[in-house]
Amino acid sequence: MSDNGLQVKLSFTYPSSNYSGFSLDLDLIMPSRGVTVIFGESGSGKTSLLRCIAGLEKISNGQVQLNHNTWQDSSHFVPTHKRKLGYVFQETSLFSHLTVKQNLAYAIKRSTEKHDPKFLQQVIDVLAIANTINKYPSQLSGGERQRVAIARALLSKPQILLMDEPLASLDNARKQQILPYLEGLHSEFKIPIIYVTHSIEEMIRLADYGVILQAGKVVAQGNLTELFGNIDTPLSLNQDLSTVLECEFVQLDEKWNLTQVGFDGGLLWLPKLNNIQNKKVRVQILASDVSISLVAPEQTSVLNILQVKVGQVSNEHKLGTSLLVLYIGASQIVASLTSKSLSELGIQQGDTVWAMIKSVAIVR
Ligand SMILES: Nc1ncnc2c1ncn2[C@@H]1O[C@H](COP(=O)(O)OP(=O)(O)OP(=O)(O)O)[C@@H](O)[C@H]1O
Repeated sequence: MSDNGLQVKLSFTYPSSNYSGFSLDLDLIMPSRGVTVIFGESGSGKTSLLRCIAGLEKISNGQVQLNHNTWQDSSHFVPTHKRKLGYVFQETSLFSHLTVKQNLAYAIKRSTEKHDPKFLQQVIDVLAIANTINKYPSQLSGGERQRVAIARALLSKPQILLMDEPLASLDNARKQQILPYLEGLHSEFKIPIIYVTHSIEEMIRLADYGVILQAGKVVAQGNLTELFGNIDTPLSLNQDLSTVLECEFVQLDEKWNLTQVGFDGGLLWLPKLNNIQNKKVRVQILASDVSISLVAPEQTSVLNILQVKVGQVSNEHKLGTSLLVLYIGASQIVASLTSKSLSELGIQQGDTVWAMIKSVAIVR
């Protein structure tokens, strides 16, 4: 039987004695591989959802099922310690009186599977914690502590890893250090990861699939190109809109220090990048970095110019600014322009225009 991912169909309300009245009401299937990011504003129910999946809260209706194993439905409830899951919290919960080695040994002992020294070494290598092994948690940096906490969760051999804002307590420099390790997790360990965050940056870097929660309900879900290419996605509310594209390495231009990558709609030049030959990369294009020309631009300094078809037009998305969805191949790019330019150029849905992309950033 093939894995069918994590299926969560639930209604849940905090007991009225807690005065919250907050409810979750959702029906979701999350992929059995890769990182699913649950994104939403503070109070949207992200942690509550993880707690329901983990069995730390009992749902009142529905079911939680991982790869055909039912963890909860109307007739039974599997307690948290019998669900094969790893849970990494915002603040680490390492045992302070044990060394890193002893903390890891504790997780190995708890696992029902036979100890595999090769797996232990793989986890230590991927998370780069070899030099912390004989230290106590109080002797580690915040980033090291979180990496050890992730290692400990993995060593219990979970079938799913739940991560609740694991970077929230770290400063930006530490976040930047730890993100590459998190990116490595889904390719090294073939288990689904459910990752809660309210950081767009973390979502863009880590997600293979995204779910957006608002007030306890799912308001959008899909891969990042779908989520970011849709200007109605509530992601756009408080931030600069952008497009995320999955690309492949095409060539290096040593003379001009540039790298060319391709996506299913065309080619893009980026500043020269090392170590991406023959690799997949994910790039981000801010909507404000895309301008429009009605004719093929000539004699311009912009390197990335793509012929596109105008899709949805959102007039006055924000005061004075309008948005366009531009179709190219199977992808779409979002552009923001002043409503004045939109009106003066007379751009309409269905027009063929040229998108001039001023800047393309690599995100992973
Ligand atoms: N134990 C509880 N009892 C009653 N209400 C609760 C409890 N825990 C959370 N809530 C309420 O449920 C709502 C959702 O909280 P939750 O922690 O799931 O949100 P979140 O999206 O994870 O937020 P954040 O990003 O701030 O962590 C909030 O309104 C919160 O006050």
